[in-house]
Amino acid sequence: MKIFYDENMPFAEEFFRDFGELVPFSGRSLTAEQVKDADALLVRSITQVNEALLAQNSTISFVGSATIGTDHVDKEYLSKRGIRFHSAPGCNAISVAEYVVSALVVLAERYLIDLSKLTVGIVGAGNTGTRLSEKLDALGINYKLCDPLLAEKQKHPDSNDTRQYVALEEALTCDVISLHVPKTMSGEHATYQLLNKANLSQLTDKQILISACRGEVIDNDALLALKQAGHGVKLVLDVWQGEPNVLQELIAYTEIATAHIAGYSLEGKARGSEMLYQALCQHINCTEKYRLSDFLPDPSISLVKIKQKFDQIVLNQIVKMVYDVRRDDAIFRQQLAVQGFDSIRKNYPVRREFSALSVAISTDAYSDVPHRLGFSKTSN
Ligand SMILES: NC(=O)c1ccc[n+]([C@@H]2O[C@H](COP(=O)([O-])OP(=O)(O)OC[C@H]3O[C@@H](n4cnc5c(N)ncnc54)[C@H](O)[C@@H]3O)[C@@H](O)[C@H]2O)c1
Ligand SMILES: O=C(O)[C@H](O)[C@H](O)COP(=O)(O)O
Repeated sequence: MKIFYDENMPFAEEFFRDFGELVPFSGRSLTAEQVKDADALLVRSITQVNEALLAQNSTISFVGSATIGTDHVDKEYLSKRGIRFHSAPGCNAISVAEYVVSALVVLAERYLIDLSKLTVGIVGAGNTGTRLSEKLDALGINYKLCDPLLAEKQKHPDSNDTRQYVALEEALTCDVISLHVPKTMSGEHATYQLLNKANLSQLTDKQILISACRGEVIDNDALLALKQAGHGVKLVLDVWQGEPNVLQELIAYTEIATAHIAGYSLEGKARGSEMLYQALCQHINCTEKYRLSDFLPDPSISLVKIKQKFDQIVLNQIVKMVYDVRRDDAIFRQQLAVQGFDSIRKNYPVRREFSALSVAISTDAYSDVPHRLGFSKTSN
């Protein structure tokens, strides 16, 4: 079997080595000519998978995307051709939730914010929004969920979803607004420019707007115009309209700006590879031999011991020990013009999830917050 895989899929060679011929490719420049004899194609979000790419290919039976978002894939076309498609739902949801926690910790320190006094509006309460809500629960931070599609499903008698949902207008009044919706262009709840001139202009400089979903969910031109006119909402932007071509003037108006790397923990990216491996094994009816844990390296720091009462200062320390989003912000600001958006992403330094760090807590200072937040327990 001939498998084409994106060169930015961690452990692809390890997972797929028993399947036959492996051909790595660069995601943005893949051509129809290159993949005309592929049996399986494994992509990430920067490869448009559609008729133009696959019309010349008569052998392909499987397409996988090692990502959560699938807006780059023409699923209708694949289905018409009888080509099986798998994505990796939830693979990097923890990573994105930890990006948001790191951003909150950084901004809390910068503006002397008591995190426990905040309310976060989570827009999109799927895998990522839910992981974030669990971390906020651990931290005792209030939140409101906005997800009209889940709210609708909840009305079904078989639904066991007991969460409460609010309208977008209410979510947009929260101290922090964190966007976790897919990019959708049509339908009653289309997310294309969900945040537009009208609702962006209602936000104030007391609020924080975090976007780590898809750039097109916010009208970037409208946002820039508002910022230039002195509107103050504090911005944390991981995703940009029209990537890889970023509206560079907007960067100066952000608190934190990064190159679409919220989901780029090693675990998050590699879980995408693992999920496609599992799907391909099922597709060709073979037994799985490998697991992600076979390949993950040890983290650079694996254990810390907390000896004082757990508070926001200690939270700040342990979160930043694993992931300090200011590093990615600095790389973005300094390197965008030098190496470009895709290259920053391709050369992303290893980042681990909170679970890679075991946190021991002395008995007299015991708190369950670090472990509920995702840090591992230790028997020490
Ligand atoms: N920045 C990154 O690195 C990164 C990483 C992972 C995912 N993403 C993006 O984040 C998106 C969300 O990820 P997920 O894992 O939560 O996906 P998901 O499919 O599990 O959840 C998305 C949720 O959004 C809801 N939704 C859809 N339209 C909505 C609307 N108009 N208003 C409110 N809610 C709406 C859906 O009902 C669903 O529950 C992905 O589609 C992807 O585009 C970005
Ligand atoms: O949808 C996703 O899973 C994320 O946006 C993911 O981080 C995209 O990464 P890429 O495929 O562009 O490397």
